[in-house]
Amino acid sequence: MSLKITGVRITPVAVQDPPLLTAIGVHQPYALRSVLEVETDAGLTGIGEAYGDDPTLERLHRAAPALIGLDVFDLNSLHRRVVGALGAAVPTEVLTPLVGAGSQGKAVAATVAAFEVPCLDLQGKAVGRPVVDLLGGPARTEVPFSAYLFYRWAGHPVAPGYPEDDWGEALDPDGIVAQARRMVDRYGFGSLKLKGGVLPPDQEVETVFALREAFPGRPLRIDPNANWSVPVALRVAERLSGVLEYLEDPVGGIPQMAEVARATDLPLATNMCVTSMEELPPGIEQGAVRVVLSDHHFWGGLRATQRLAAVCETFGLGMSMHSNTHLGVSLAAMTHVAAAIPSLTYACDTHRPWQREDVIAPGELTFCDGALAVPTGPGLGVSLDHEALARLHAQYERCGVRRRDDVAAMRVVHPDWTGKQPRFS
Ligand SMILES: O=C([O-])C(=O)C[C@H](O)[C@@H](O)C(=O)[O-]
Ligand SMILES: [Mg+2]
Repeated sequence: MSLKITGVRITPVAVQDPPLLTAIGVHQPYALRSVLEVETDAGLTGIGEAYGDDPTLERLHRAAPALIGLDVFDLNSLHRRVVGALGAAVPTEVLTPLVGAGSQGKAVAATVAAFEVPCLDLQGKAVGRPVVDLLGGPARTEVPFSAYLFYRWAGHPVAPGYPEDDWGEALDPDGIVAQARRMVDRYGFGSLKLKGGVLPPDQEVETVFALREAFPGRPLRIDPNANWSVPVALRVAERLSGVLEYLEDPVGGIPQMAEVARATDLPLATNMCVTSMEELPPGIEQGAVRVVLSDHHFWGGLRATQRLAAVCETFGLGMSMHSNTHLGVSLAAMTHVAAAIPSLTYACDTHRPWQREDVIAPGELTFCDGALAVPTGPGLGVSLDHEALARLHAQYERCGVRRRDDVAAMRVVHPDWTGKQPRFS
């Protein structure tokens, strides 16, 4: 059966995003994604999802024409064609510094990933099997996710008239415990991750203690996104030793992470200092991390994520999964690859509970006891809601946001804000 690419549609969308506070600022009122539809001569269409900021769109549009005529089973050629189309002058800008530094390798990996997922969706649709089967079959039939807790404001000061959600403000331990309670009651999450680097570190430690008291026995994590100096990280690590399952990116850079790692028994995890194949050897040699947070969007796709898993297993590293704001197509892809990796034993991150809008059909991918059942339909096993896609594309056209910029969003409230890291030293 012929299954050659005849067309690629890339549709940027904007989804409402709450005012979640981060190490460098605050989320803008809209988060950007792009939805990929890859058409074939067999009449089948494969779907995928990527970031929707301008540099990502430029890379996707550069690569797309080179994919016409590609057999969707020929993923090695996909890689070659993307490398050729992007050329040496590829824009290397990353979505946000919160996912580490950009490089040419990462720009290529992210672009390959964006097109690999629709190709796998197409392969699955063609043979009538779910993507997880194309990746070697399920090591588990359900994938656990963690509650992703954020300090946050109730509403966006930047956008008058913007529809507030009903989560309210969370700026202290009680607020975060209440947020966690709601996440646990509604979705059944087992593990709890606090996005830190926002308040003075000792206040964040108090929040972790409050979570431990309110949810005894549940795995806890905190992620200050490299907003602490080494001395601050060491002090916090001492206070939280035995309390966390892992400490995520307390400081920035492989040497600094290694310095902290040498002085604590807490496992350090990262989605900032080891985010590409080039960064694995120095990260491993220097002992910077014990857990790598994979993310197929920037590690090069679902098969590259499996290669990462093999390296992690070889060197005795654990594996977890990172997420940025995403929609259901990405969530489906994450779920398939997480299910296919036996060593991915930590609950995966997801921002999904914060999203009120989506491009997949309502009711698809529902958390039950903190986990998602691996879709069993052909391909990714989720379908696009084309009306929602058109509505969210119109929102993209209207909203004017074209890049993620937490620093600029924070400046609306604090005009002198720089977002410079580390903020706590
Ligand atoms: O684990 C992480 O570092 C992230 O998920 C980074 C993200 O950018 C997250 O902090 C966010 O979206 O605000
Ligand atoms: Mg992180």
